[in-house]
Amino acid sequence: MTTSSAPGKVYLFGEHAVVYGEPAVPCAIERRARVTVDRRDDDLLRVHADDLSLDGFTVEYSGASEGTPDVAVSESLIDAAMGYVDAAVEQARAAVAERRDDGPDPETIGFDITIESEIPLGAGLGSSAAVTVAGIDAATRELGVELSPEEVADRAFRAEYDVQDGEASRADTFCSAMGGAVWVEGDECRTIETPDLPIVVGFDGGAGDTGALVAGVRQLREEYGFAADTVEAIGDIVREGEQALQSGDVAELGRLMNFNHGLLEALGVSSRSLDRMVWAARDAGAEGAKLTGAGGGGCVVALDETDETGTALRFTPGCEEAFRAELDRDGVRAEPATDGGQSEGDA
Ligand SMILES: Nc1ncnc2c1ncn2[C@@H]1O[C@H](COP(=O)(O)OP(=O)(O)O)[C@@H](O)[C@H]1O
Ligand SMILES: C[C@@](O)(CCOP(=O)(O)O)CC(=O)O
Ligand SMILES: [Mg+2]
Repeated sequence: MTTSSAPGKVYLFGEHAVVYGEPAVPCAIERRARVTVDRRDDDLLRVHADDLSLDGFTVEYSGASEGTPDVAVSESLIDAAMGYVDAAVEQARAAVAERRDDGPDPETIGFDITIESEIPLGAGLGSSAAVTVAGIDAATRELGVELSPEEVADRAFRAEYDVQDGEASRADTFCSAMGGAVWVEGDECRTIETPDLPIVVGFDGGAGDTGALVAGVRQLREEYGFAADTVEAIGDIVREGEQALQSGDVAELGRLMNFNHGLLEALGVSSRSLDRMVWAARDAGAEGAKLTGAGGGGCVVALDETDETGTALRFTPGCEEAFRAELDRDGVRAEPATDGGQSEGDA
């Protein structure tokens, strides 16, 4: 039995535009997904994902090869929910096959998989990347293969790319695998040194559909030259922010985040509750605030050394939760094995 964990993230700058080769700076935060993988004697896949609640129901899913999941929901919904886990297993098997020419074909090895996550789903904190990264790391190690964090990042990107029908950048998966703050621009990915940042997150309890939101921006960008210019202008903000990041100039970072939110709003990926939380943070004295991730609902990120923003957010209608998020310098890591909440005979 092997357990790995990987962090979620916030975007200081650059989401959406990063899909078109502009730079972005996601930062890993101390909220993690843990994935426990246990090799089976057969080729079946069984997934326990207790945190996976979709529109009010919770799914306990027995893997693709085992047939029907034990909930009465449409198969397409289950596919959408479990896509990242299936894709992570596929990438892990491929990575092991690439390293080995002896032993059983990895395609014929099944797993019991348990996912425990502190990262809300579809809220812009990169739960999909954290689950995919931790899943690939745990499944490869379970089969005796150690991948570098960079290799895990690359495999996890391929998984997200497949699940999101080609609408994905390397940003979330690289950040989750490496930890800390990272710079991602097309295929160029590197970690960057940053001082600790006073990150505050507000969560409206909702979620956005990453694939649909990315597709919406793509369409706008194709339809209007000024939407394409807006995407490029987001890239300019990120380039402008590099200096402020290195020097830890929080006031300048905040100004640039405010600008970035305005452009994301123009691209149609904000929402009333995200805007409300952004304004509540600004009114409370935050240096800056913006939505994080795909948008549509979910989380905003603000910078504030004081507790004012957190307090104001907690009193903002539509804000379900506000918390300070420490930068997580660790990326994917092995965890001591637990039974992942599964007991004997549960599988
Ligand atoms: N705890 C979890 N258990 C199982 N799958 C998860 C879990 N957390 C996230 N996922 C997968 O990630 C998807 C959400 O990813 P996405 O829409 O990209 O939002 P985000 O990455 O911002 O959280 C879920 O629909 C599910 O497929
Ligand atoms: C919108 C996008 O830039 C970030 C999506 O982040 P999240 O899945 O909402 O956490 C898409 C991507 O980079 O793959
Ligand atoms: Mg995601």
